[in-house]
Amino acid sequence: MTADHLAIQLQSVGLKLGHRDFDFDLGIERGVVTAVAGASGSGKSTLLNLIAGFEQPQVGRVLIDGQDVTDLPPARRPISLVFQDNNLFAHLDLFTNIGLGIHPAMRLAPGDRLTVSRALERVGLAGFERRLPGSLSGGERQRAAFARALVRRKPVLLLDEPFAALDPGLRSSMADLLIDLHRDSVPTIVLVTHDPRDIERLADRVIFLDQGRVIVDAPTAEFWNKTGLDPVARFLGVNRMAVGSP
Ligand SMILES: Nc1ncnc2c1ncn2[C@@H]1O[C@H](COP(=O)(O)OP(=O)(O)OP(=O)(O)O)[C@@H](O)[C@H]1O
Repeated sequence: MTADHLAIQLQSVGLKLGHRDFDFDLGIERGVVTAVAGASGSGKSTLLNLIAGFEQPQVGRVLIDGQDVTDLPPARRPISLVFQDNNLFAHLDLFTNIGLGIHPAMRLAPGDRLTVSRALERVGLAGFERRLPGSLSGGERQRAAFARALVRRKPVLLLDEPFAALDPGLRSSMADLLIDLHRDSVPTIVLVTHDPRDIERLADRVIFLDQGRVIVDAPTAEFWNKTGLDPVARFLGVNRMAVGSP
C-alpha cells in the first residue's frame, strides 16, 4: 500500500524513558485533524515530541511528508508547534515574537512585515504588533501563538493541550479559530488533548494511547463506540452501560 496519504509516519519506533517503554507504529493522514488522547502518563506528549524532534527514537524511523526526519532537529522539521504555555517570549513584542516564526534570527525580508500584520489580523489581533505578551489575556496570547504558527507556513501543525489554560467560552472560540485556520492554511493538524470535548469539536480521527502504545486508531465517529476498552471508558467518563458521545 502506498503511504502518499500519510503526513506523518512512525515506523517501528521504540523508546524507553525512565521505566516506561513506548512503541509506536502508526500513520497520521494528510489533510485531517487527528486527536491524540489518553490518560495522564499514557504517552501523548512523548508521541508529539517524537514527531517534533524533542525526543529521539532508540529504534525505528520518523517520516514527515515522506521524508525521513529521524535525525533532524526540531527547527529543521516541516512542522509548527503550539503549546499550552511558553509559546511567546515575554520580553519581546508580538511583531518580534511572530517574526521569529518566519526567521529565527529576525532577518526579515521587506514583505515579511506585512505577513506578520496579516497573520495578526487573521487571528483577530490587528494592530497588536507593539504589545508585549504580558499585556494580553490568555486567549489573546494563544491567538498570537497561532499567528506565529501561521507565518511558518508548514504543512503540519502540532498542538499540545493548547486550550488547557483557557476558560470554556474561550476554548470554544479558539477551537473555531483552529478549524478556520485548518481550512485555509494548515492541512494537517495533530492535537494532544485530555478533553473529549476537543475531540468532538475538532477531530476527524482519534489515536488513543494507553501505557505507551496505541490502543485505538479510528475515525472519531467510531471512537465513541470503543467504550468496551476500559481506558477509553475511563477517559470518556462513562460506565460500560452508557455508551455514546459525551
Ligand atoms: N524524560 C523522562 N524520564 C523519565 N520518564 C519520563 C520522561 N518523559 C516522560 N516520562 C514518563 O513517561 C510517561 C508518559 O509521559 P507523557 O508526558 O508522554 O504522558 P502524557 O500522556 O502526555 O501525560 P499528561 O497528560 O500528564 O501530560 C510518564 O509516566 C512520564 O513520567
